[in-house]
Amino acid sequence: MIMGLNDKQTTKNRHFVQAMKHAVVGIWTVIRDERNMRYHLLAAIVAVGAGWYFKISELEWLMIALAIFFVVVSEFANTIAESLTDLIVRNHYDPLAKKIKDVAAGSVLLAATFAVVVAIIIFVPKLF
Ligand SMILES: Nc1ncnc2c1ncn2[C@@H]1O[C@H](COP(=O)(O)OP(=O)(O)OP(=O)(O)O)[C@@H](O)[C@H]1O
Repeated sequence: MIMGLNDKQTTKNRHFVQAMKHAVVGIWTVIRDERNMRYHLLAAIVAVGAGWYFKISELEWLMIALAIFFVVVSEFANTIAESLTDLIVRNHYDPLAKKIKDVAAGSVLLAATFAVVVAIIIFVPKLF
């Protein structure tokens, strides 16, 4: 169990190491709770493997890295938006809650589309 997952701290972090531990817990929480995040990670591993296999250029690595981080950061923002919404409205239907969740999901879809386009541009010409 990663330290900090079950603590009840509500005060400011006392030092850098403590702040880092909470940040790592945050990353682990998204991987554990969000099924889509695990799919994104799997896709990232496949892309990095293909990059090695095809010996892609530095610029191509940069584009792959950008695409991966773009998707991961959008998934984090999506998780924050969903959690904040659920915290506020709980199980009540609210049109604003729907708007927030739909827009957050839309940002992940846009980022994932960008990643797929980057992958097609880089890898398809190498396959044929
Ligand atoms: N409280 C709510 N009020 C109105 N609409 C909601 C509410 N909660 C969810 N929805 C609608 O249901 C959809 C799915 O909600 P959910 O919380 O499961 O998000 P999700 O994007 O499917 O989650 P995940 O990213 O984990 O797959 C939202 O996109 C939204 O349209």
